[in-house]
Order: sequence, then C-alpha cells, then structure tokens
Amino acid sequence: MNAFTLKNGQLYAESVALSDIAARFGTPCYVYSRTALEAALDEYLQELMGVDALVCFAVKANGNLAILDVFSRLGAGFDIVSGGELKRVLAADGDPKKVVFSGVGKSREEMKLALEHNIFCFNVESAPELERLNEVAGVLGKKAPISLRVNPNVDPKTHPYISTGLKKNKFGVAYDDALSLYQHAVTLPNLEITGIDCHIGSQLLDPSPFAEALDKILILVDQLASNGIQLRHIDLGGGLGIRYKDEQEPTVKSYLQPLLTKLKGRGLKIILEPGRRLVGNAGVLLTKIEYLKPGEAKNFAIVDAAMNDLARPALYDAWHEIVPVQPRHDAPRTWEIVGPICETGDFIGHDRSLALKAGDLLAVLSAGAYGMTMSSNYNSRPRAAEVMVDGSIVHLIRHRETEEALYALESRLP
Ligand SMILES: Cc1ncc(COP(=O)(O)O)c(C=O)c1O
Ligand SMILES: N[C@@H](CCCC[NH3+])C(=O)O
Repeated sequence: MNAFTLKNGQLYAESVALSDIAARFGTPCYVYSRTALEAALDEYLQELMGVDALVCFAVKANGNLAILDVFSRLGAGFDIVSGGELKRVLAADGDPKKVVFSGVGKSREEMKLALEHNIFCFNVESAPELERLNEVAGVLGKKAPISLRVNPNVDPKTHPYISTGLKKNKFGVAYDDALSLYQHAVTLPNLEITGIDCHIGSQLLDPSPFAEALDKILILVDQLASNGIQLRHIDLGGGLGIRYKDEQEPTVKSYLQPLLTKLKGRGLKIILEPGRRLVGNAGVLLTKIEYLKPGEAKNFAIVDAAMNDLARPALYDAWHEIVPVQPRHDAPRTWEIVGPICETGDFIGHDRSLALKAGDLLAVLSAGAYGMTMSSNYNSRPRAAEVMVDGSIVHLIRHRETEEALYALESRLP
C-alpha cells in the first residue's frame, strides 16, 4: 500500500500535505504513515492466520516508541539486539514475553535485564555465550529459554554488508557444530532449550534462499529429535526485501507459503523477525533544498538532510527515490542531491533528473527502515524530528534534538 501519493500537484502522507508538515515541524523530518505500518504487518498476519506464529518486529529497523506501540497493539512481539532495545519495548508497553534477543555480543547486564523480564527466547550465537547465559541465569535462580542461531551457509544474494548467513559472516554458530552445541546445552542446568533460529541476511528480493536455509535447519531439527532434543519453536529471522527503485518486490505470500508448507504438521511455533518490510516503505525523509550549485562537472542540490540523517546511500551506495513535494513543470536537469556534511560521501542521491529551485521540499522515499535508527550527530547536527500521520492527524513522535542536547553529557576540564 502506498500512503505517500501525489494529489493536486502535491505529495501527501495519507490526508496530510507534506508541505504542511514541513511548515509545522521543520526539516529534515521523518514522516511515517500509520496506515502503511499497519498494512505491512497485516500482510504477515493474513498469511499466518490459523498458524501458531509470532511476528517479532526487528527494533533495529525503527525503534521509535510510537512505531513499537502501533505493532504491539496488533499483537506483535519484538526482536531485539541490545538492552537499550529491550528498554524501548518496555517503554512502549510491548510484551517482554514476546521478545526474542538476537546479537553476537550480549553483555551480562543485558542478559540479566532480559531474564528479569522473562523474555520469550535468547537466540544464542556462540559457545561462550551459552556458558555466560547459563552462569547469569544461575545467579538469578532462573532458567534461560534458548535457541541456537545456526548459520546455514546459504547465499542470500544481497549486499555483502547485510548478508549474515554465510560461513564467513560473524553471525550464528557453524552449521556443523550445532548438534554438539545443543547436546552441550542440555547439560547446562540453567538453560532450557526451546527452539532454533536462523537469519540469513537483509533486503532479500528472491525468497528461494529462505527455503534453502529452512531445508538445512529442518535436517538439524530432525537430528536433534533423534537425539532426544525436541524443539518447540523455529525462528526464521527477517530479511524480506522491499522496493526502493524498480525492483520486483516479493509478496509476503510468495515468501511465506513455501516455508509454511515445509513446516506443516511439525508442531513447531513459527517466529519471524521482519524489520525493513514492516517499516521501510511506511516512511519518508522530508528535506528542503538550501542551495542550488550548478557546476562544470556536476550540478549540486544541497539539502538540509545529510548522511547523518540517512546513512544508507553513503554506507551501501543504496538508492532512495527522491521526489519533489510540489513538482515543477520546468525542464529537468541532472542533480547530485547532497547534504551539508564535510564528506564527499555525503550524498542522498546521484544523477537525479529533476526540476528544482532553492527552497523546494523533497521527499526521500523508502526511508522508514534503518533511517532514524542509523542516524548520528556527525558535524554536531541534531537528529531530525519524527512524525506519524494517521489519516488527517499528525502526531509529533520525536522532537528535533537541540544543539545543546548534543553536548549536555559532556564536561569541560576542572
Ligand atoms: C537477527 C536479525 N533479525 C532480524 C533482522 C531484520 O532484518 P530485516 O530488516 O531485513 O527484515 C536482522 C537484520 O538483518 C537481524 O540481524
Ligand atoms: N542497516 C541495513 C540493514 C542491516 C540489517 C541488520 N542486520 C540497511 O539499511 O539496509
């Protein structure tokens, strides 16, 4: 569903003109559509109707409390990778019993916090993590529910920086070690084996590697069962891709149906950890052109959003569609859309054919996932505001930071 549409020569978020949002809240500003968020989750829920399943939104994609709240109200759980993300879930009134905890570097403090809140499962990613979790749970007099995140060595055919399920990636335990690690985990008194987990990468546009990974994981599930280790759930991770430019976006159905078929009759609860797919196309980054700087080699449109607001272009050379909020009918020129940061890599888009004037507003599309969460304060730039549109209502869900807040935790020498 596209919540961002052109009407009467203006770009709208649901029923609200983006120019009105810029006038009220300034730029740069992230704008999310509640309807689009709900529709994205609903696509999963429809496919999972009648199936024992839990959709755990990957908080790293967008941790704004209002977004967590929207998903939590619809029954979602959460996939977290830090104590900070758990605290966000709690602050949004999310249910910790629907939380899975992934990540290769869980600290003792993070384990303790998660145990105290009785989360659903720890996705353990290494042998030493098993030992540490057993120890921390023992001190608390608890049994930690665990699954091992198994690295199935499957090529997700995505950007190398966001591939996670290959042998050379740091994630999960090696496929060939999984059985013996499970057998070891059985002997640890403060752990309770409940499941198995795998996540092979992000922005997958071809769903077949998910099925390939599942086949491998199910071989393990059977080997475990014949060794007396009966699992209750299987976590298939996240990773389903979205359309940024002209990609063919796989439907949730085309992704899930083959997996559900393979899992039918096995009595395993299914956990999913989608991030990008639930929020990516439900958000845009609204920015204003500060200056136009036509040049000999390139024409630059310098906007007030930068790589500190949206890191994906600089980091992955990622493409985000850039659309004028009030399109002009003049002849277009080719522009580099760049931010004010002192880095040549500070760009939002290369070679965009657009008719622009200084002061125009632009919407950077598909910015709902890994936009705000990957933002920084580089160049002492305050983080952008965030708003959520719900029909004709606009909620300010995060104030723009103040410059003073950026050094409020620092102190000068005595
Ligand atoms: C363990 C884990 N689960 C879920 C996700 C969410 O991925 P995506 O946003 O691609 O759905 C990630 C990020 O790739 C992850 O590392
Ligand atoms: N941050 C990445 C995705 C990483 C997924 C997290 N494991 C992106 O923007 O595409």
